[in-house]
Amino acid sequence: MVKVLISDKMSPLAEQTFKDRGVDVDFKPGMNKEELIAVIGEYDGLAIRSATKVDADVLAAAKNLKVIGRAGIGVDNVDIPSATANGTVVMNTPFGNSTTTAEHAISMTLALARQIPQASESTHKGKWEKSRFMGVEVTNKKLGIIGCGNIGALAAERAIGLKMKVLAFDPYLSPERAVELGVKKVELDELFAEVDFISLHTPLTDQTRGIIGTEAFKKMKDGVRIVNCARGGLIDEAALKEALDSGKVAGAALDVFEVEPAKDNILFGHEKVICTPHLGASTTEAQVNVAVQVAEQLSDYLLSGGVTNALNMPSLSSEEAPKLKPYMELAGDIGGFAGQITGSSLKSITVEYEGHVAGLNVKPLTAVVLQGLLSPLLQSVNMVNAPVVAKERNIDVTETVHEREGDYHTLIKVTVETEKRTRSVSGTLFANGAPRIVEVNGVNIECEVDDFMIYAVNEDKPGFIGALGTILGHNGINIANFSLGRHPEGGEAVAVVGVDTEISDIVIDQLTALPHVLTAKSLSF
Ligand SMILES: NC(=O)c1ccc[n+]([C@@H]2O[C@H](COP(=O)([O-])OP(=O)(O)OC[C@H]3O[C@@H](n4cnc5c(N)ncnc54)[C@H](O)[C@@H]3O)[C@@H](O)[C@H]2O)c1
Ligand SMILES: O=C(O)[C@H](O)COP(=O)(O)O
Repeated sequence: MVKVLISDKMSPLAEQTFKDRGVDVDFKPGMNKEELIAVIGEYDGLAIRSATKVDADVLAAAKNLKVIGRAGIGVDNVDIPSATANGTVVMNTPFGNSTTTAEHAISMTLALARQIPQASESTHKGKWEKSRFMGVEVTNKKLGIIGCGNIGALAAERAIGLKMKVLAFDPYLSPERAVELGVKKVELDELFAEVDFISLHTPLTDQTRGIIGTEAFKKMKDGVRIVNCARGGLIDEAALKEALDSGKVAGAALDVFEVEPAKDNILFGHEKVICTPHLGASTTEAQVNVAVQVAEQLSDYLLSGGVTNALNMPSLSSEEAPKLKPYMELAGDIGGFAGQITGSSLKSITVEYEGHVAGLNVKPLTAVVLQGLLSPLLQSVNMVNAPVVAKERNIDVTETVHEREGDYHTLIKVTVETEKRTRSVSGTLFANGAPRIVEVNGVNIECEVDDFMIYAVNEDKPGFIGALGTILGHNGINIANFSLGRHPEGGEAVAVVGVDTEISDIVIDQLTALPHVLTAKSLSF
């Protein structure tokens, strides 16, 4: 039974959903790093929010961890490159809390405009400071949205509903989408110069870290108000304090902080700052959404191979997974075959799909081909990390889907280019779903994929087959399948032999020593 750990506070519906799907689940929120490292090796899946930090140390101990699911959006608490290298899929739930967070950003904007938290605190103290809390209207004010993705767009729509004029800076926002949303797409400097309120909605990346800092403040209007419900680190907090003290910034509403949990922060106690403790996603509705979604996504992956909302792997729906299953085996066999007959370093890999398979989601198949191809060369390659491993080694990977009908109702062909030569291996599925290799280096053959195989290339001269049979017989090796092909007559011939036991180097040496044999290799699957 697969086993999952929930290591952050989460709606009980997550635990229930895992149980309903037949997944063994432990709910242990609040563990420190050492405690997590001590237990993580037991688990196939990990469900988290933002508190658990899944860094390289945790992943090094996560020997069985196949998938991490973030019940929420931001995955900056997960070391994704290390997870990928570990072969662990990382998923999030990109839409489950976006409405809630957009509502929080709008609430913070209004609270900032009317100083509601400060006025509430003062009123609770019996001060009745009616003249102290003079606010501003948001109607007809300009709001600058930085990062107009899911949440930014939802916040923009709501702000437009409040009669604000919305400007958006997002290099990936298309002009058409901007028109559809009713926002003006601008460059960052124009946004800074024009707006009365700024609301941040980008992830924290190398490009966005400190996007609001000393230089940015210089470009803004006096009396600007700033809302951050995205990530701490987008704002340089020391620079913000200076800008608040100088009066350049009239107020800031912060849900997120450079260091969290934020128990101590230079902005705490500042009269122009209102704060919430990373509550953007904290509504009953959002927490139910993300908890159920993450549990479903993790269960799907662990139980049926369905991949939804993964950040380091192509998607594969639960409906597609069973259809792709026989092709996954075929792709792995073809990749493994090509990898084992290829001796020198790879320059490029082309994966072509033809016939029935061409109509399926081929991205995961290409990942499995790469896994099969790279496994003979590298340890710990799987379909999650294989594309990254190929990229790191400057291996060009091309995926081609052909609409044409070929000789087979379905065909996957892998062509591998090395420093020395180009090789190809093609395979198909028989009606019973069994993989068949049907071509090697341009030579048509037809062989099943056995656990142990011999691959031999020889000059097409009489006597080879008898000699090969004799050597195998003398070594007590039983032949299960035998497939031969040649191209052209008298040219290069290929023999692929399925055998019942593993082939030793001694046998391979004997085969290689036969007259006219160019190559003999032992393959295993
Ligand atoms: N406070 C909370 O509790 C809370 C809740 C949910 C999400 N978030 C955070 O909100 C952020 C946005 O979430 P989302 O779901 O809208 O993500 P999203 O991916 O849908 O949108 C992010 C947008 O930022 C844009 N972007 C990226 N780099 C940019 C740059 N350098 N300049 C301008 N724009 C840039 C992207 O093009 C994208 O459109 C995330 O960081 C997420 O973690 C916070
Ligand atoms: O990125 C997110 O989804 C939010 O920051 C929510 O974080 P939380 O799950 O810790 O509330």
